[in-house]
Amino acid sequence: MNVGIIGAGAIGLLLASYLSEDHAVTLYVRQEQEEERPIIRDGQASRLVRIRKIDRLESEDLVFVATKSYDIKSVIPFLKRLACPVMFLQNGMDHLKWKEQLPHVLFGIVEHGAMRTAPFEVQHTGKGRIRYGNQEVANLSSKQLCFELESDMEAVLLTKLFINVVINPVTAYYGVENGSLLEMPYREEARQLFDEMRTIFPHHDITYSEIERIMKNTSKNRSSMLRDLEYGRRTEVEPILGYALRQATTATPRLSFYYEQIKQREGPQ
Ligand SMILES: NC(=O)C1=CN([C@@H]2O[C@H](COP(=O)(O)OP(=O)(O)OC[C@H]3O[C@@H](n4cnc5c(N)ncnc54)[C@H](OP(=O)(O)O)[C@@H]3O)[C@@H](O)[C@H]2O)C=CC1
Ligand SMILES: CC(C)(CO)C(=O)C(=O)O
Repeated sequence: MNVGIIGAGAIGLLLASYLSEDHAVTLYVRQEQEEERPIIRDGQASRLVRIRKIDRLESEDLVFVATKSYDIKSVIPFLKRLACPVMFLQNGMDHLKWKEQLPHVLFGIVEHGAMRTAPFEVQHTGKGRIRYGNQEVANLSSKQLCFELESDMEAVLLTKLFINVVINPVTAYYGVENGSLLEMPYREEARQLFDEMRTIFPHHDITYSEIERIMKNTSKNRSSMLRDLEYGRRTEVEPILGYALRQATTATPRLSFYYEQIKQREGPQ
């Protein structure tokens, strides 16, 4: 297949490095750049990947959007020119709205952890799956990168929203690793956020122990929101907490508190 990936950040590089083993990959970046080069993943060079500036985006068999949620709007004009399927990979829920504007949209949830360590270099920090819907893409999975088709992708996205709403702001505000939320006093804070999420989405099928399992499995992780604050970057608080707050019809004081706090502390927009 011909695969396009927009964004040479952590997730874009991770996908490019694995997918280049079986597919012809083009990585679309912001800068003027035209070359063929490997991606360095955990110190090992991948097969060659084409690098192109985003304004040269053209139809591929599949295009992934691997920017942060708040940067999607900068790529929409280029995506509108395409006739091929486009898969969004962001955390949060704000990006669901883009499906109204594009003909052929899929959504994916990345369970891997990745960190860009230098231009075109990435560390694969946690292994998982990429769960996606709303339509099957044949021949995407390989031995090292597993894609799983989901029948109810909106439910999968909402479960990920619960996880990010409960874990990210508390870890970011207190500067602690995910595993700390299993202990007091953070456990109480996290639990309150979960309870407020339940009032907003009362019909969503999720238990607190599912979220505790993620806290255990990622206990040594510093959440993406915490890392964004530590590096003085903009966070994804808007598509995560902001989205949840916009759905609320009753008071959700803990969600509002964390939303305000993260907004005050995050880097420039
Ligand atoms: N990293 C992780 O472990 C995980 C991340 N995710 C989600 O995946 C998404 C991407 O995260 P991540 O890879 O960490 O983010 P990064 O910030 O590492 O990468 C985003 C990349 O998008 C690029 N970009 C932004 N706008 C454009 C544009 N107009 N054209 C081309 N490239 C553009 C940025 O370019 P530039 O470098 O020039 O700024 C940057 O390289 C987020 O929504 C995140 O929540 C989900 C699960 C795990
Ligand atoms: C699952 C979790 C909380 C892992 O750190 C995550 O998705 C994030 O940090 O954004």
